[in-house]
Amino acid sequence: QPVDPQATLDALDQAFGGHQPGARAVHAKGLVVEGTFVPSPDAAGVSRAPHFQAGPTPVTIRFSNFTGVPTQADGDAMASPRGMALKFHLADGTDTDIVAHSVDGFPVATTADFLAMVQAAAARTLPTFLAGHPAARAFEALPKPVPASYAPLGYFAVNAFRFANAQGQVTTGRYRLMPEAGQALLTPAEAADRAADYLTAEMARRLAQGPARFRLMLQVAETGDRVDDATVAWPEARRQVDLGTLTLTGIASDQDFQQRTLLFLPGRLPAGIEPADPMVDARTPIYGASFRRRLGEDG
Ligand code: HEM
Repeated sequence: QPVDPQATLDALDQAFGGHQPGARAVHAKGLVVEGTFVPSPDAAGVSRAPHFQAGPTPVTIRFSNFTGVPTQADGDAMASPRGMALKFHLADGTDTDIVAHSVDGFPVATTADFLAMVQAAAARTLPTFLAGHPAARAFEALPKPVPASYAPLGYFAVNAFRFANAQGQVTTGRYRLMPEAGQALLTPAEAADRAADYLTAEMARRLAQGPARFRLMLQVAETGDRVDDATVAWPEARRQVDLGTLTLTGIASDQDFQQRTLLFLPGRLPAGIEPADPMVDARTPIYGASFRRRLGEDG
C-alpha cells in the first residue's frame, strides 16, 4: 500500500529540524560533477540498455550528505551515509539514473516502514522503533566513518534490478560503484578539524589535477537471494560483473541551477533494465513530491 508522499516529507522536515526552502527533503547538501561512462566488453551481455552497448555516455553525478540540512558540516558523522546519484544522458535524448549511498544496506525494506521510522525519529521515539525492527537497529549501529573525499568511497544502489540482454537472457543484480583509488577515511579528530565544506573543496582540487574513476559493478543474485529486501546484503562472495568505467572530469560550472533542477529517480530506466525490488517504484512519487516542492521555492 503506497504511502502519502507529503507525510514522508513532513516527517523528514520534523526529524531534521525544519525544511529549508529550495532544499531536498533529504541529501540536501550536494556537489554536482560531470563525467563520462564507457561500458566494459561484458556489459552488453548483461543488458541491452543503450549505455551498455557503446560509449562514451555523458553522465551528471551528484554527491551528497545524508540529512535534509543544507548547511551541515561535511565532517559531521550525521552526514553519513554519503550519496552518489548518476544521470546517464543517452543518445536518444532520454536519461537513466542510478541512486546509491555509501552503505551496502538500508534500514527498512518498504516506504511504509521508512515513513514509520522517520516519524519515530521526529517524535523522538526512535529507540522504540528500533527495538521492533532488528534490521534498522543493525543499520543504525553501523559505524559512520567520515570520508576524506567523496571520490575514494564505495557506493551501493541497494535495491535489486532485473537486466535483459539482446538474446532475452535475464540477470538480477545490485549496482555498486567502486573507487579506483580505494577508501580513504578520516579519524574523528581529523574530521573535527576540517572546514564545513571541505568535501567540495577537495573534489575541485582533485579534479583540477586529473580525472577520478569508479568501476560500475553488478553484484549478481543467486537463487534464494532476497531481491525485494534492501536490508539484507548478499554475501560478498557473489559474482560481480564489471559493467564499465565512470570517469569524473570536472565540477559542474552551474551548481545552483543544476542542484535545483536535477531529479534523480532510481526507476527511470531504459528497455533492458527493470526494478526487481518494489521499493524502486515506490520511491518515485516521494522523490517527485520533494522535487516539485523545492522547485517552487526560493532557495
Ligand atoms: C523508503 C525508501 C526511500 C525514500 C522514501 C527516500 C526518500 C528520498 C527523498 C524524498 C529524496 C529527495 C529527492 C529530491 O528532492 O530530489 C531522496 C534523495 C536521495 N536518496 Fe532516497 N529514499 C529512499 C531510499 C533510498 C535508498 C535505498 C538510497 C540509497 C541506495 C537512497 C539515496 C538517496 C540519495 C543519494 C538521494 C539524493 C539524490 C540527489 O542527489 O538528488 N534513498 N530520497
